[in-house]
This record gives sequence, structure tokens and C-alpha cells, in this order.
Amino acid sequence: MKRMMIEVENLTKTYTSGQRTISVLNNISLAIEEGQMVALLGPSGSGKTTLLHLLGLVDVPTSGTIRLNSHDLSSTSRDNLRRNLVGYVFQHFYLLPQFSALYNVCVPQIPVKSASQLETTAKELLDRVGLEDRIHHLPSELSGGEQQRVAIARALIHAPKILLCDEPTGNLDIQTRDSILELICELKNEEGLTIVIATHDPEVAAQCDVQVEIRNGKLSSYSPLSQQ
Ligand SMILES: Nc1ncnc2c1ncn2[C@@H]1O[C@H](COP(=O)(O)OP(=O)(O)OP(=O)(O)O)[C@@H](O)[C@H]1O
Repeated sequence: MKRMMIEVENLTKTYTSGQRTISVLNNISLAIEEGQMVALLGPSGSGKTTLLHLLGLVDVPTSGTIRLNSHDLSSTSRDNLRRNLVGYVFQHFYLLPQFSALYNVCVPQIPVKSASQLETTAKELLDRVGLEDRIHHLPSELSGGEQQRVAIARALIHAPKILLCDEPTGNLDIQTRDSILELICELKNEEGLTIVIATHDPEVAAQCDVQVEIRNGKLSSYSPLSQQ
């Protein structure tokens, strides 16, 4: 039996803005096996990024529990788990504009490892994502698809077990989308990563093992084929 990599129980997230309270996630439960690739769908504003932030330990839930790789977050250091277990690909790449692709990939681990140790791993990762001849380019000298590849390499610098991708193909043309999707599928098949992808794209969802949708704060299963 496969082990569970992500377990979420009765998760609730409420934002307070001035006098207003916005209930975004309402009692969500979800279990994702190790090595599974899950599409997270839902209309704009439904809470996909919010849920990814909670799974990535970037934000804390209002109530409910999250277990990653069988670690109960209440008893383990969140920072430690985030640093070791989770890689995050942000919606708008968030590369540092003044630094090369190579340095951008190293950045998250600079406080932890020496530059020479990181450079070797970062070069291997840039090679892995097909950018071996772009390592000294600045983000402004890269195409959108290449910037996304750098962002994926950066998310892998600490060899995470879980990869969370927020709209990884949202700003890309169809061909570039397909190549990024192929890369993400390779990471699942060859490295055994557990992957959650927030997406609006039924084609991306169709490549995933499981599809779930957030609607009105609740999670339900979803069939991408019925939407085409
Ligand atoms: N820090 C915050 N404070 C108050 N409200 C917030 C905050 N962050 C998100 N929200 C609200 O929570 C809801 C869910 O936002 P979220 O970004 O998770 O949606 P999403 O499904 O990822 O949207 P999109 O597909 O457009 O990226 C939105 O109504 C948003 O306005």
C-alpha cells in the first residue's frame, strides 16, 4: 500500500480584512499518496493559491490539521519541514531580476550550504530542465517558458519530496505549456515527486492522476473530460 504524503483534515481558512471576514476554505479534507500528481481546479478566487500556501506551510490554517510525509505539524518544526520537504513554484515565477539563472536557483539554500556545493547542484538542475546553455542569463534575457524552468529548478534545489505548482503554465503559449507539463510529468515519473498543480487548464488537469475542484469553499472531485 502506498504511503500518504499529504493528509489534510477539516481545513478551514478565513481571512479578516477590516470589518469583513472572508471564508475561503470550509472544512476541506484531502489525502494524496506519495508519487501522485493532483490537479487543483476551481474558479478564480475559489482558494487554490490559499490551499497551496497552507500545504506549503507558507501560511497557517484557521483550523484543521495538515500532515506532510506523516509529520504532524503541531509536533514538528514547520520551518524545518518547509525547507526540507516542499518545493514551491509561484504563479508569477518571482525570479530575482538582478541575478543570473544559476544564482536564482541557488538562492533559497544560500544560508544553508556553501556556494560551490550549491553551484554544482544548481547546474545539474538547470541541465535537468533543459537550460544548460542559459545558466548565466538574467531573467530578462529568458523567455517566459525558460523563466518557468528556472523557477522549477529553484524549487528542486533542496531535493523536496513534494512539489507545489501555482498555475505553472498560466502565462505560456500552448507549445511552451506542453513542454513545461512534460517536464513536470517527468519529475513525477522519474523522481517520484508528489505534485499538486493549481490550474485552470483542463489539458493540464487531464495529465494528472487525480482532479479535485474547490467551489464555494468545499472540495469535490472533478472530471476534466466532461469540461471539454
Ligand atoms: N491575504 C488575504 N487577505 C484577504 N483576503 C485574501 C487574502 N488572500 C486571498 N484572499 C481572498 O481569498 C480568496 C481566494 O484567493 P486565492 O488567491 O486563493 O484564489 P485562487 O483560486 O488562487 O484565484 P486565481 O485562480 O485567480 O489565482 C479571494 O477572494 C481573495 O480575495
